[in-house]
Amino acid sequence: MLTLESLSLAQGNRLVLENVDGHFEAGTITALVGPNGAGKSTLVQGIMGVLKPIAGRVRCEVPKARRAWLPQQLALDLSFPMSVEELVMSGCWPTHGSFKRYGSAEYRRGQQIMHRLGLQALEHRPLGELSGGQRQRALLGRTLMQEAQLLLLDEPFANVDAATIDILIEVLRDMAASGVSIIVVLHDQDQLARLADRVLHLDRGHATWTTPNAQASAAPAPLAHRSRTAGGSA
Ligand SMILES: Nc1ncnc2c1ncn2[C@@H]1O[C@H](COP(=O)(O)OP(=O)(O)OP(=O)(O)O)[C@@H](O)[C@H]1O
Repeated sequence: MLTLESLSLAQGNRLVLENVDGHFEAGTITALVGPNGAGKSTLVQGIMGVLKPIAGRVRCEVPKARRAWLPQQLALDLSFPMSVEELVMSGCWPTHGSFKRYGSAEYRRGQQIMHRLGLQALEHRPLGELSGGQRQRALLGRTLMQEAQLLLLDEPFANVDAATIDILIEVLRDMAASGVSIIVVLHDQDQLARLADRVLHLDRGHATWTTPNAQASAAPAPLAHRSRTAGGSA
């Protein structure tokens, strides 16, 4: 579904990742881990094609309309005047176009998705008035509407309450079970153990493939201390 071939990525003139190889199968959840500044967001940008490789390449079989990306919350500007329902329905845009009216089957699917994510009571609420966790649920709702086959999430559980994390993990596991390939940047060992099938560990420019169990025995504490300041990297 997605292959990285000797991929090297830079930010400005700083080499961030060198010679990364990997294969991401349909139906698997891969956690991207590593200390602050290791290049997790940089790799996500490289996979999504917003950052061009300085060497190697990203080969992706998933059409652009079926790739979805949830950037870090800090990188999101949700002041755009849009309701929860409008955001969820906008998941149709890549295949349907943004100007055509939605059909009744699409509206029904949107309603089912909002119900699944516990968003029904919030459907007319503007995005700017949502809490962090409500916003993450709405954004995940849009990717469900899009029927994404490849989903990248950058720290989706930051500032999200435990009940919402449970819902998000359940929905992500169901998406993987239906064949979606998911890549998720994580810092928390417990979330990693609950969610990931495989782990790509980034450190000092290099990438190592490992398993959630190996991570747990190597690092029982949180994987990295959160020390981000506003205006983060994604
Ligand atoms: N737009 C940018 N311009 C210049 N350097 C950047 C830019 N974005 C990131 N960097 C640098 O690239 C390196 C990798 O950053 P990146 O954000 O990918 O790390 P990360 O692993 O996602 O970190 P964190 O855990 O803090 O989110 C860091 O040294 C960072 O300072």
